[in-house]
Amino acid sequence: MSLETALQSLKRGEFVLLFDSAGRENEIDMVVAAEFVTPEHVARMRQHAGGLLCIAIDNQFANSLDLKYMHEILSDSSISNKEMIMGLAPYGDHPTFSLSVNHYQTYTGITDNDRSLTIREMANIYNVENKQKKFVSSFKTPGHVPLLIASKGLLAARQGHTEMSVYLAQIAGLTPVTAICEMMDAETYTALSVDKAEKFAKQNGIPLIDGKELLEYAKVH
Ligand SMILES: CC(=O)[C@@H](O)COP(=O)(O)O
Ligand SMILES: [Mg+2]
Ligand SMILES: [Mg+2]
Repeated sequence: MSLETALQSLKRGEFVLLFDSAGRENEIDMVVAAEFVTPEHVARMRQHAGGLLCIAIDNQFANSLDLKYMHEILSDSSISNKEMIMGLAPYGDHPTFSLSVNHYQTYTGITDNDRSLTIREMANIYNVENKQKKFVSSFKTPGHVPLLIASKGLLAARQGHTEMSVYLAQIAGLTPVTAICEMMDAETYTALSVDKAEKFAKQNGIPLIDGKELLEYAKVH
C-alpha cells in the first residue's frame, strides 16, 4: 500500500494502520483524522484495536493551548511520590501524554458518542481565533481521552505514533489532530503482530503504513 493511498484514506475520513518500528513499541495503531471522527470510528477502534484511544496534537497547537506534558505537570506539582514520574519509556522515548479531557457536553465521557464528540471538538478548536479560550471553556479535565503532544520538530525529534500520525494529517492537508489507538491481540494478550495487522488491513481494505517508509519520505520532503 503506498503512502498516497494512505493519505487518500485519511482525506476520506477513513482509517490507516500505522506501524512504528520493531525497535520501538513494535505496535500498530489505528489512525483517523480527528475532524472526521464519528461514534462509529470510536466503536471500530474499541472493537478492532482495543488499546488506549488518544488524541494526538501538533506541538504548536499544544503551545497555543498552554498544554504541558503530564510528566512536567507532575514534576512541577506538590505530589509526594515523584519517583513514580516516568521520564523515559523502556524504549527510550519520553511519554507524550498530557491532560486527559472530556468535552463539556459529554455525560460520562466514555461512550462512543461521548468520546467521538471530545475527539472531533478538539480538531474543531484548531480553526478558531482564540484557541485557548475555546479550549478552556469547552473541555474538562481529568477526562476519558488522553491528549498526546507531538514533539517540536516532529519526526526529526521523535518517531512515535504521536508524531507520525500528526505528520500524516499534515501532509494530507488535514487539521494536525488525530485519533490513535493501539491494536491488541485477544489470542495472545499482546500487541497485534505486523503479520496479523497486514491480514486485517487486507481483509478490511485499510492502508498499512510502515513508520520506516514515512521517515524516508520525511527526509526528502
Ligand atoms: C497511543 C500510543 O501508541 C501511545 O504509545 C502514544 O504514542 P507514541 O508513544 O507511540 O507516540
Ligand atoms: Mg504507547
Ligand atoms: Mg504508540
